[in-house]
Amino acid sequence: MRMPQKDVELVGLTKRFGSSVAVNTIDLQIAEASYCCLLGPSGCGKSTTLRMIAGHEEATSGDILVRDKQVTHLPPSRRGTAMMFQSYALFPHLNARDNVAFSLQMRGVGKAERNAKAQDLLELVEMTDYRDRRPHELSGGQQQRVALARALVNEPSVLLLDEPLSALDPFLRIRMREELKRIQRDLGITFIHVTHSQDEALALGDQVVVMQDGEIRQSGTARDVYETPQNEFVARFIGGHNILSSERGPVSVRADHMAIAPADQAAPAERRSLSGTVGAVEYQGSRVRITVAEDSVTDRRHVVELGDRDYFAAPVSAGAPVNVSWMAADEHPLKTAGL
Ligand SMILES: Nc1ncnc2c1ncn2[C@@H]1O[C@H](COP(=O)(O)OP(=O)(O)OP(=O)(O)O)[C@@H](O)[C@H]1O
Repeated sequence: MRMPQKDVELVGLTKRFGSSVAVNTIDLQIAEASYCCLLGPSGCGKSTTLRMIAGHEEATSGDILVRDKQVTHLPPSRRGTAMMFQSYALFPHLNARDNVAFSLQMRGVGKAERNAKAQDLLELVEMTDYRDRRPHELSGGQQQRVALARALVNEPSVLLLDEPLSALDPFLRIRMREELKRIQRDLGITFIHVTHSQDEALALGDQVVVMQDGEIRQSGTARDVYETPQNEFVARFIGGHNILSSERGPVSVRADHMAIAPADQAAPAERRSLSGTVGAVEYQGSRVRITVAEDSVTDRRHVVELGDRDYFAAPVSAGAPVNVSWMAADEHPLKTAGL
């Protein structure tokens, strides 16, 4: 049986800027032909990690391997990686096709061959009809498709994308998100996508890597990270979880695994519960999000998410005293060490 291959491996990778540590001794393996999302708040080191893989930033120490080849000190063009930038940086005086073909021309590839290649890639990103247009004649989303085709022209093993969807409006962002996933699957190469959006990472990532303060806090499938956050930071950052105290230490419980009832209705004995006061009720269409301030602890708020039908069957309103309850089996212990 063939062993699963790694497309990228980071070993003890570190980046210091003067005395500050942007990326601190991270180890990471990314499986072949996978979609990996680096997720974390601003300043956590995700862009620096991506730039080190690309070769646009020199690692202070540690190793970067692409398909088992040591690339840590190679120039960007010899790593088998390509980067798609946040600002699409297309050449304004070239049309879409020539933008895509540009680096082939620099490498001395003949006109017929480079045009054919550019044409194939424009087809992949569904931009053939726009091949003669220059960047200023294209929308932001279309420019981005051209930039994607251009990044793919040298057939990288790994495509690196730094916040590729952040400049798009919400509707286009979701469309382009689906396109990125389709293209990654069609090409069968690895995409590493930096984002600060939890939704984006969960929607796209075969592997989701959550970073904080230059370190990896958790890496796993989207479902693993969402269902079993390992520590308080991941549970809070990924969203949709409450942090509760238990005799075992801190635990997380998903907001949609909590129930709510008026304070005069005791919770069933098999459920754990706390009493509180409803702060806000937000109607979100298919779901309703209820914030509850815990009575016995100042400034501790919890969130209960109900399906709209469940909520409207027994609505509660702001200011109401309530019981919030959950099953012990839905508690996930959190590690606190190192945080
Ligand atoms: N060229 C630089 N010189 C000095 N410090 C830098 C440099 N580039 C990044 N840093 C610092 O390194 C840390 C990590 O930055 P990085 O850009 O990797 O974070 P990020 O998670 O990508 O954030 P964002 O989402 O805001 O882009 C930050 O504290 C940042 O200020």
